[in-house]
Parts: sequence; C-alpha cells; structure tokens
Amino acid sequence: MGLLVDGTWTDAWYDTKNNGGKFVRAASQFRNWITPDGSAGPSGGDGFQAQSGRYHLYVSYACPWAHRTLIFRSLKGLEPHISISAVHPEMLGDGWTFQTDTDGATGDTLYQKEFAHQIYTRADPAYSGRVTVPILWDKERNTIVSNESAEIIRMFNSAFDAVTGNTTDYWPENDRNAIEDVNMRIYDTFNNGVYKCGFATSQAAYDTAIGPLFDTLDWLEERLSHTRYLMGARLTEADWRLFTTLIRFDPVYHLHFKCNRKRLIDYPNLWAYTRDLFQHSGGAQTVNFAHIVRHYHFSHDTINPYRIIPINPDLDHWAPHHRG
Ligand SMILES: N[C@@H](CCC(=O)N[C@@H](CS)C(=O)NCC(=O)O)C(=O)O
Repeated sequence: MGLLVDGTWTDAWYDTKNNGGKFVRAASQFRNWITPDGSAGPSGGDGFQAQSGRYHLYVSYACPWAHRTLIFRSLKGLEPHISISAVHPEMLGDGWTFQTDTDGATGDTLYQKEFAHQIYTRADPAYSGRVTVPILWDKERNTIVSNESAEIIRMFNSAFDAVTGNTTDYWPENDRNAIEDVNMRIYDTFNNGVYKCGFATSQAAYDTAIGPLFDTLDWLEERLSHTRYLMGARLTEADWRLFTTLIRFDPVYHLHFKCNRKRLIDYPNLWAYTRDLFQHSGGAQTVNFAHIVRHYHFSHDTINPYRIIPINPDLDHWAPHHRG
C-alpha cells in the first residue's frame, strides 16, 4: 500500500492521525468524460470521443468501485469495445501489481507494465496521489480519461449508445434527483461507510461510522419491502452502486471491517434483493469471490497482519429470490 509523490512510488498506509483516527477518502484527480462527439463533459477537457477499441479499463475484481464499472461494461454491451486488464488481488508494498500467478489476474495486457502506478506516471510523470482502480485509459491520447468510478459508469451508461445500439438507461432523466439523494446516503454511510469502520484507528471514529451504517441497512430493508428496486420497478445505477457493497458484506465487511451488528442474510429483503441483482445479467459474471476474499484479508496489514483467511459462511446466491 502506498502512493505516488511527484511521480515517485512511496510505501505508506493511510494517514488517519490528522483526522482523529478517521479514514478520509481523497478525491479522484482524473475527471475527463468520454462523450458521443468528443465535446467536454461536466469536468475536464474535450477530445475523448466514444469509439470502439479506443479505451481500456484497468480494474481489480476485488474492488467495489471498479466492480461498478465492470457491471456497466457488461450491462451496456461494451465488452467488445472496451478492453480490460485485471490486477492481482494482493495489494502490498508496491500497491496494485500486474502479477499473473492467480486465476483472473490478467497482467497489463496493454503495456506489460509491472505496477499500476506505472500507468499513472505514464499519464502524468509528476503525479502525486493514491494509485486507485478503476482507471479508464485512452490508448489514442496515451492518458487517463478518468479514475472516478461514479463518473465512468455514467459515461458507460450513455456515451457509447450509438456504437453499441444499446440504449437501456440506468440514469433516467426523471429520476435523477431521487437517485442522487439515495446515492448520497448509500455512498456516505454504506459504500464508503464500511471503509470508515474498517480503516478507523480510533474507537470514536469507528463509533461515528457504525451507527449510520446499520441505520442505512434498516432503512433499505424497509424500502425494499415495498419495491423490487430502489427506484421502484425500474433498475437504475443506484441499485448497482448498492450491490457491489452488499455482495462483499458477509464475506468481508462483516468480520474484516467490524461491521458486525448483523449480517446481510439477517435482512430478508436486502438478501433477496442482492440475489436478484446477482442473478441479473451483469451480476454473477462480474463477481469474483476469490479475488474479493483474498484481497481484503491479504492487503491490510494493520487489520489482519497474519493474513489468515477466515472460513466464512456458505451463501447460496443462486437461491430463488421471489422478487419478480
Ligand atoms: N473514488 C474512487 C475510489 C477508488 C478506490 O479507492 N479504489 C481502491 C480499491 S477498492 C484503491 O485502488 N485503493 C488503493 C489506494 O487507496 O491506495 C472511485 O470510486 O473510482
């Protein structure tokens, strides 16, 4: 685990000392948008036109943020148009690596680099900051388009529609405000909330995060007792953003990140909803439990220094969900 400082790799754990033991996630720095005609998006520069074969996605199968982008690549039929490389699940002193000694770890299929930080310095030799996945790479301009998953999924949702002919919309105009409200609560207390609990280095920081996390799960359990999806009958990005944290909850977050007041399977609606999404196209084929379990238990020295992988419950994600 480390970061780049003026383009030089430096091995360092998250600094929580200045925040009373709280984990504070840094903002992503590459914020360009791919658009149908290459005009600029809501942030960054122009010149990133949606074209088949031009872009490459670096992911970790373990990472919930990268997982979102894999789901949207699948939902929107982008597999033939956007190539991928998947990092090795163990993120140690060198950060994410392109070692290939584990099933599913592809190596850097574009440039045959060893480390993900070399992709960042290829885009910006003086980059300072964390080296995170996902990374959306432009092969033509030789740079990073975006390293912000929330924005990458919105690009995938619509920018390539003319290329693929797939016009299914997971961010429908009429529901955007409602989606934003739900996203904000789920991001703050759950998607990022599990990390706030797990990476807390003071009791107070943990206590501040854990209450709202389970309040959100109780709220979701109630909401999903009335409707199939978060926005009603229609599946939207809000569901997929929630899914990537739910699917990791019992195997990882419950124990490893101390989110253990309840398990996912203790919430009948949420658990059935998770299975519903898992069984949907874009679900199961983007989930790699081996990478998920290995990554978290191996990569966080301060939490699990002996890298012992717990036995974990047997979960049947293929059991009928009865939410049709
Ligand atoms: N805001 C980013 C966050 C991505 C992120 O934090 N990814 C984690 C993996 S789950 C990572 O690469 N962490 C490496 C680090 O923080 O050094 C996004 O949503 O795209």
